[in-house]
Amino acid sequence: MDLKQYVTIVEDWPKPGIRFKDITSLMDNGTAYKYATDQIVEYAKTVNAEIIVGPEARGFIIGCPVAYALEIGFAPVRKEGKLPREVIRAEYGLEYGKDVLTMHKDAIKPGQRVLITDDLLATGGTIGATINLVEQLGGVVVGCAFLIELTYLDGRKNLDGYDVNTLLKY
Ligand SMILES: O=P(O)(O)OC[C@H]1O[C@H](OP(=O)(O)OP(=O)(O)O)[C@H](O)[C@@H]1O
Ligand SMILES: Nc1ncnc2[nH]cnc12
Repeated sequence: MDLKQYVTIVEDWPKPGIRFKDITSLMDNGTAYKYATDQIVEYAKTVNAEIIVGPEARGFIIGCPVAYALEIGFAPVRKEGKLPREVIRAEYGLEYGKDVLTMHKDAIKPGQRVLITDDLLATGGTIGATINLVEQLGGVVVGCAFLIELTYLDGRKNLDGYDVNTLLKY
């Protein structure tokens, strides 16, 4: 299945010069969404993931159906001020901004095999911070799975040493 035909490119959004990859047009199509999810599920099996971790908001869209299919847990990574209990934090940079990500202190058990999911790898800032959070809690990052990789931004360099799996490259 050619998944690229379901991704909409939006020019100059949210800022001039950004070519935004809109995945809502892929999610709208049940067959395409399931196909993409199934491929990430197969990858998750190869790395023996015990829990999925995904950053808000689009990391939830990718990660939650994978966790459901594998009958394993999903731990959310959220922007600061959103999680109600004690958190750990990590700062990061975006293709178009800067922010802080947090995770509940008890979200991951030490030694737990974690698969990180997100819709898109750009600079790798979001996933770098997510890896930092998982490792602060003693989790083992066994892989990072994305629907889309922007190869021109070299996000993989920030994830050196980690197993990275992407379905669509731009
Ligand atoms: O590799 P990076 O340069 O870090 O960029 C990729 C991240 O940017 C987007 O999220 P965004 O922060 O825009 O939040 P959203 O998912 O809530 O829209 C996207 O969903 C990734 O998480
Ligand atoms: N070009 C882009 N399209 C969609 N999401 C993004 N997140 C960071 N860069 C992005």
